[in-house]
Amino acid sequence: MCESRGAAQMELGSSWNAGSVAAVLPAGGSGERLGAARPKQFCALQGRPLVSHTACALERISWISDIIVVVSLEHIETMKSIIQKYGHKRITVVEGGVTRHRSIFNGLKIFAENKLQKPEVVIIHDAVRPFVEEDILLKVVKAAKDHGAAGAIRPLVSTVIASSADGCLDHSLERARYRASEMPQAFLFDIIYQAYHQCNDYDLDYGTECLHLALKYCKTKAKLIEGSPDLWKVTYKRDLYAAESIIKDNLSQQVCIITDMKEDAVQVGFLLHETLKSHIQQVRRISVSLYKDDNYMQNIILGQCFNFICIRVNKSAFQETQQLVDILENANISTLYPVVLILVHLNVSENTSFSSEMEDLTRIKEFAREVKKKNILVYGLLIHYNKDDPQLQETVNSAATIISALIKDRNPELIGQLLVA
Ligand SMILES: Nc1ccn([C@@H]2O[C@H](COP(=O)(O)OP(=O)(O)OP(=O)(O)O)[C@@H](O)[C@H]2O)c(=O)n1
Ligand SMILES: O=C(CO)[C@H](O)[C@H](O)COP(=O)(O)O
Repeated sequence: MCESRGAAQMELGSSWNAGSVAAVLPAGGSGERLGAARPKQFCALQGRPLVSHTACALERISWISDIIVVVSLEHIETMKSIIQKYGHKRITVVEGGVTRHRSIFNGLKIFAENKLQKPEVVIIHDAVRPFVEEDILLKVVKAAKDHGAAGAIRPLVSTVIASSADGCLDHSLERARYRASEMPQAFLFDIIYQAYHQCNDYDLDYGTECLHLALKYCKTKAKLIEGSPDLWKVTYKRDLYAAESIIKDNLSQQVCIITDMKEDAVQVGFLLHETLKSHIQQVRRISVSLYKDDNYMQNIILGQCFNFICIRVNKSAFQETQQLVDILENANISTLYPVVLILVHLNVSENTSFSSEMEDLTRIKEFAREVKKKNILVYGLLIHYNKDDPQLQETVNSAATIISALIKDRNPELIGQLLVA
């Protein structure tokens, strides 16, 4: 389900075989600081558990062979059902421990005990850091190959201070000399496994830094690599809101305008395309007579577009819209994220009665309610169209603003509404 993107095997060198890199995602915590009813890794972002977003980020990288997700005993079944529902591949679920280090150690044991092929390099990445990209993973893996261990770092946001027993300042660290240790980290498997194998209960119960274990027990000095700001860890409730808006922002970067072949629809499609370009990064436009079996449609869906605007003159074009919904459903794209579908009706007649618009509103509401079950959010937009109207561009501007707001908000409460540009 999570598409495999361009592999970076070339950069890793020709000796790099499948099975050389695996990943362990610790997801066995309780999320106390976030304080939700369930551990934060199972909280939904755009309808899908956080752990699934992180798993996808690793899974779409073809040079990572196995992905171990470590969860507490009581969440093993939940994790298995997430794997099934979202079609995850290459994931093995392992039972966690009472601390993060113990969970990671359990994940590594799967390889040491030959239950899965032992990798040369293992990535460790918190399941609650969903925005990890291929470039940083590649950098830590390559550095781990050369240095034995590597990890992403970020500049400190606040100064670190130590307090004395009376609660007063003891000393403060010079901020510019220190860094925040983030994830991902990568290790030669034998080094990190040996480190975990040798470390004591105190390390396992109170330690928070895997790189430190490699240094302490294997004398391996990790290479530190500057990471992007997106590597932060979801820790508090506000982080869930932030993560949700980053996901929405990413989803709203691409839109596809589909028109039928009628002149008015094509013309409005062209104007909207030009106007939307200043709101949305990538706007594509296609004109098709019938949706089904259309190559364009398939290409766009494979391009991971999650927003569609259908412009039609004929109000009763529900059958065609249904065809589009079927294509989206068959391509499984709404399994991963909600898809926004905006049905634009061009009102070309001056004499449309209020009652006929009300009739339309009722139909669109029923339709929207039905397809919401497939994770497709349908909205209606009415444009009064007259190609000679001097106000036409203004109307198109207003339509573009509404469309852009609907796409960016992805508000499920507004489905089925018929807005007027
Ligand atoms: N016994 C544990 C504790 C933590 N983790 C995982 O380690 C990552 C980073 O830990 P943290 O953010 O501290 O998560 P929690 O321990 O769940 O959070 P909190 O400390 O607020 O309870 C998370 O993916 C978490 O699920 C784990 O696998 N096993
Ligand atoms: O900080 C870290 C660097 O190794 C770890 O990534 C980890 O996220 C720490 O988790 P915790 O919040 O449990 O200390």
